[in-house]
Amino acid sequence: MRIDVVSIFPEYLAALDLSLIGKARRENLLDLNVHDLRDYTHDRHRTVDDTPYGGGAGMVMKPEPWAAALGRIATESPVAKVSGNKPVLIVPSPAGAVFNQEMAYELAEAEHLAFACGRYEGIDERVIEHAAESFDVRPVSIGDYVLNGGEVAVLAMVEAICRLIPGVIGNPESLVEESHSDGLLEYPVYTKPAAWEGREVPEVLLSGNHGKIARFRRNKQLERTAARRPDLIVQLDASTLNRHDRDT
Ligand SMILES: COc1cccc(COC(=O)c2cn[nH]c2)c1
Repeated sequence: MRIDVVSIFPEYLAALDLSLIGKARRENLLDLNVHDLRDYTHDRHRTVDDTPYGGGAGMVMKPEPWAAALGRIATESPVAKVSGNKPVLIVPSPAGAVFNQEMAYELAEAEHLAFACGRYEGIDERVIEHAAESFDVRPVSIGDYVLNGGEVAVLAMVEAICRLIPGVIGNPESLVEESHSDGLLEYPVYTKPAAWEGREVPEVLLSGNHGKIARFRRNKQLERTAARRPDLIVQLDASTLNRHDRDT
């Protein structure tokens, strides 16, 4: 997979050189390129913003630098033009569709992803309209709150997406039983010592009875999801909710 990120703070993305994502880049599982938007300006002050038409507080990101940066990324895209496919352009924004594990799985299949990191009050809307000629443009939110820019959202989404790419994390087994993989939150986990601060690990987990352990874990998932994310419960299908392994 190729990923391009455009930002006025490219150093914010340095975290993507670390850990498993960094390793995937070094192993050429991931071709990740970070671009400084100011490299696509031509004035002495490398200006990327200006005052908003219609008035209001703050500044808006100018269209010309964005069009130049995104134009270069589209030109270099490995996504075959002939196939009519377009690279996906994700614009982190409080006004976007909410990112979730399902979207992470979908985007992990893409050949080429680009991310546009907005700052200030946002990017001139004509950039988004113009980019649609070369990209499948997706405004995406990582939650109902406002950040100062898209970089933190890009770090979160790149990690969530790229860990699903085969070979990026050592043991793909660990992708199977994690939160949201089956629509439920994950069960509580324990490790040695068996007793700590007067607190014991649940006996069933020491029993070696794998059927009972599976039932215990499933019930904990349902318990946690009902308590913390009742909104997810309504989306579950009947088979998930009505499994008859009720004994803990
Ligand atoms: C595109 O224009 C802007 C303007 C301002 C901030 C941002 C950064 O994104 C967020 O704040 C965000 C993303 N998900 N939840 C919040 C983008």
